Amino acid sequence: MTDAEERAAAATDGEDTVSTEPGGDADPADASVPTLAPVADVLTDAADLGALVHGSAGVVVGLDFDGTLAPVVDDHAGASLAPAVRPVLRRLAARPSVLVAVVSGRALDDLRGRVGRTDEGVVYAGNHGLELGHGDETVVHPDALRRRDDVAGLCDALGDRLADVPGTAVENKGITATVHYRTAHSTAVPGVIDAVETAVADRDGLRVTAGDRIREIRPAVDWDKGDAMRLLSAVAPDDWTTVYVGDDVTDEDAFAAVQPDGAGVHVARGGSAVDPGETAAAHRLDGQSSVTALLRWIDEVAPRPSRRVDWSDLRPLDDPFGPAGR
Ligand SMILES: O=P(O)(O)OC[C@H]1O[C@H](O[C@H]2O[C@H](CO)[C@@H](O)[C@H](O)[C@H]2O)[C@H](O)[C@@H](O)[C@@H]1O
Repeated sequence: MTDAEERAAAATDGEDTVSTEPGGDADPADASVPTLAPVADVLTDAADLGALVHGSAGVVVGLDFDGTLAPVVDDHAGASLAPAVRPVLRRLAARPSVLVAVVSGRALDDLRGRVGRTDEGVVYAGNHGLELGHGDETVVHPDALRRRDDVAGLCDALGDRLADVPGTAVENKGITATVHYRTAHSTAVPGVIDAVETAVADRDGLRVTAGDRIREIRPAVDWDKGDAMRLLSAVAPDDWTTVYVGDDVTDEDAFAAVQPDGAGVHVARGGSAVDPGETAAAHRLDGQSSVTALLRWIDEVAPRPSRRVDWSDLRPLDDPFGPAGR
């Protein structure tokens, strides 16, 4: 979808319901929401989320990638941003009252490449927040960097070990790695998981975590998507709120981090590792195909800024991991 088509779609979506500019010159404490129609059928407790966003001076929007911005596919290398998402993401990122954060288990460079053109209003958190990027700047958790060679060695060893197991793949992400088994035969899966756990058990400073048809090898560093979201919420002005949208196990850390002051939105999916009934998120979206509607709605509901925020100066990102990372 082109930018022009996207603008037309957004206008059509909102024309029956939005009669005032959200925020505008109005008192930000006025939490009445102009419209629920675009998300009423796909999002639980939409009125609460709308009131939170509309009643704040601005919003940090944290977005997971796989299963949220991109549909899940069998081949991890083939995942791509849903076409309709790109223009609304760009529009949100250009809003002075919105900071977009793309937060993923993917490596930062991979993530940047898949999201496309970067903007001043977009922060990237790759490798579960161990790599942070804004503009041309990148900062990596120093303790994680120290494990890079160990991760590479494990990728080689597991690549050899699983070479004859159809449907498996080893994704080396630099400071972390993913072992995929989405298309492996179900009888092979326990052996794959055991191979990963056994290989990591022999190495200090690494740990195994679970995800959607994957096991991940991560440095034993106390830092996850929740820490990344806490950091970004702290960067924003005090009168802003934070919304985080995600579908997988690792997104639960981010939901816990942003709530209760902000809000989590769990994206439901059949076969997901997180059941909609089990998520910590306060809101549930009915599926990845509704993410575009959610983002368009946030764009409508988000306040017009009372002041401009200069994202070119995200000073806390100069030293995000602090002394603990030394
Ligand atoms: O935090 P995310 O952005 O959700 O990234 C988590 C992992 O995503 C990728 O794997 C997942 O998506 C693949 C493509 O749809 C799918 O084939 C796989 O089964 C999913 O687990 C990525 O390849 C991993 O490295 C990320 O950690």
